[in-house]
Amino acid sequence: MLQQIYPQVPHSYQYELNKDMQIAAAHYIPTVSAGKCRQVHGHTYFINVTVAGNELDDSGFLVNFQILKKLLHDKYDHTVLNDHKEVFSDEDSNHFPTTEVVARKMWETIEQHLQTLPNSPTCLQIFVRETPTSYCIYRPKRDCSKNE
Ligand SMILES: Nc1nc2c(c(=O)[nH]1)N=C([C@H](O)[C@H](O)COP(=O)(O)OP(=O)(O)OP(=O)(O)O)CN2
Ligand SMILES: [Zn+2]
Repeated sequence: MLQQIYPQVPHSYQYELNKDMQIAAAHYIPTVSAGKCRQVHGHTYFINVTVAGNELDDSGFLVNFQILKKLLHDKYDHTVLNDHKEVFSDEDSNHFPTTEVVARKMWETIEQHLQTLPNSPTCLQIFVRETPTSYCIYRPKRDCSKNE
């Protein structure tokens, strides 16, 4: 499963890395319109993080794969996503732990870290598979003035 090929992001960066990880987590979507998904239930999320850039760091890394895993897997594995109140909210649909929002929040976490790195990599895409039949991709809006 973790050897899946993911949808590609067209870009002109010289380096692109991808990190896969699995996160076992529970969640619920706190609205009647979510139907059965309003009940607490669990998934094994399959996550793929795509990072790109033109410069490597002193270790020859674009970004350390282990840091990417730490930022997402170590934070969310075997937790209830809704319990992360600093990330998700039961009050505002833009912050419910839907596949779409999970992907966006993960992108924000990764990109925030990447912006602290001197070699300036960037996160092009976060792929989140929630079930065998459901996945979402979050990509930031592109700044056409940048050399991407
Ligand atoms: N756009 C979204 N739709 C749904 C989300 C979501 O996050 N974004 N989430 C759910 C549920 O949480 C559920 O976990 C996933 O739903 P679904 O794909 O329907 O899962 P099934 O395993 O039942 O899918 P089948 O293909 O019917 O087996 C619902 N919708
Ligand atoms: Zn679900």
